Amino acid sequence: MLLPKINPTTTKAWKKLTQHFEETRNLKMQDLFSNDVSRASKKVIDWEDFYVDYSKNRITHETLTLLFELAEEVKLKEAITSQFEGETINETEDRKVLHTALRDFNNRKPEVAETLQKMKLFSEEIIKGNWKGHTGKSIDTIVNIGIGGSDLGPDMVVESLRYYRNHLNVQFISNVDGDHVMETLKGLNPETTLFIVVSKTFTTQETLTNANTIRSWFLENASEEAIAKHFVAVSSNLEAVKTFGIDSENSFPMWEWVGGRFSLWSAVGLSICCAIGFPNFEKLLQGANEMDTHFQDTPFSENIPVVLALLSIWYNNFYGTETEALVPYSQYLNKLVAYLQQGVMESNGKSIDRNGEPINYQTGTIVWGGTGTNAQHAFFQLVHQGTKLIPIDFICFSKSLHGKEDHQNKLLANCIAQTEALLNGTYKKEVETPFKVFDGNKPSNTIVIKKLTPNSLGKLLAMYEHKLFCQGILWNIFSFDQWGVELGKKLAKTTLTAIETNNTTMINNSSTKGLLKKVNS
Ligand SMILES: O=P(O)(O)OC[C@H]1O[C@](O)(CO)[C@@H](O)[C@@H]1O
Repeated sequence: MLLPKINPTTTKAWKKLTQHFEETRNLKMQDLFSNDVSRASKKVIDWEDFYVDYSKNRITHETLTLLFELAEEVKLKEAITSQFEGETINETEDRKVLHTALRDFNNRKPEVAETLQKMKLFSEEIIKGNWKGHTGKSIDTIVNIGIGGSDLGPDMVVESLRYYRNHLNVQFISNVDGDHVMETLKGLNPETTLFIVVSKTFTTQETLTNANTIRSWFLENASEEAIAKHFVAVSSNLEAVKTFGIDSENSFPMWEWVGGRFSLWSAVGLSICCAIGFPNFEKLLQGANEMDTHFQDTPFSENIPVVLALLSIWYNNFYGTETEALVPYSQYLNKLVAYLQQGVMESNGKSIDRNGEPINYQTGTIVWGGTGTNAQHAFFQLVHQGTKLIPIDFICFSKSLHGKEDHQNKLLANCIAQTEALLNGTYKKEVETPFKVFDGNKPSNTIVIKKLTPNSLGKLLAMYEHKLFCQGILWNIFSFDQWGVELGKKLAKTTLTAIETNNTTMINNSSTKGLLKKVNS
């Protein structure tokens, strides 16, 4: 079945939610807690090593009931089935959406199994030092060249699982900014470095420019034949890879049915395999697969991604919040926000619905944030006392990896204290000056995970993938295309010609002309 095309605002549940919002908008969470001593235990999902406390939200039992009714009415369950069964739900690109198949251990597609085996062998050879560079030395440095989904996912996972890393130095080059490339190359030894060029299309300007620059830098001291020992590629465009000079032996496939921002589970994760070893990469896939099963099989009331998505709809579409913050209390997760910004905002930043009609309600939330406790000393002032309502996801781990108990206790104390401060504020307390008043009543979810492992990271990432999928279904938009990035790419080509030829006659806009004059002067 293709995706249902139901405008959520025309449903019965939406109308009831609108009325319910009017009736409950002035309720204080502080009172909801005082009036129900068991609130905290009722609004929790305790699943495997995840504990999701969503009690600190501006919701009553009825709010949840109506949100679940909304999910039923827009046929969320059927949509989930369509995705996992490989229906062509990315209609505007005529593609299936099957990143979940990359981590499905029970029904592994032959091409996935074959690619995983190739990734395993390749990464083992590199890690053991058996893969030699052109002068006979082992590889000690891996550089991933890619951008967007071909960079953010692997970079974030390699950083998040730094604790599990081996001796290899793994780096990432993404920006077309030549200073970025030259700074990175400065510290590299071409004899012991291997470059992984990752691009699904193999037409992306940034990636190809960087790959060509690096190729020329490499050839300053090596012959063409040496390329085979220092460059491999991951792409669905194997012809273009060949033209670049990388032969099929050194190419890893990608498939049309995996979107760039959901691709770290594919051969795009090759740098992850090198950094943490293939067995750990498999554990990452396993964790994601466990979340996939939870998402598919669990009733909505206990379903973590579904509940998180519905809460987000409640704030976005009824309270009119524009953003959601994400605050992981783990320095390892310092790249998570940037990664999820692509996932969430490239997917759900849409204003045309699945019927092709303009939308007259809010869609995609703006995702931002930073790691705790640092964020407390940066943007938390605004969250506590500013005029905007900002729902937050707090993420923390019960156990630290290095076992520094004193630090861990302080880290967790800060995380949990923040959720309480946001909830309670100084409600019903005597405060001597208005400047020290905290209204509280600020919503948050707290996601407590036992320990940061490849498995739990896999679950966490899949949780957010499924959350954004549900949001897209509820908003009646197509989450798996990204036409909104094309216009800028096209215009950049004309603008580049104007810069290279120092000729602005083909430029129509007067501001653009002025800017070009300035940069070319
Ligand atoms: O892997 P490619 O084809 O180089 O694309 C990189 C990124 O560019 C985008 O298409 C957006 O410009 C992303 O969706 C994608 O992850």
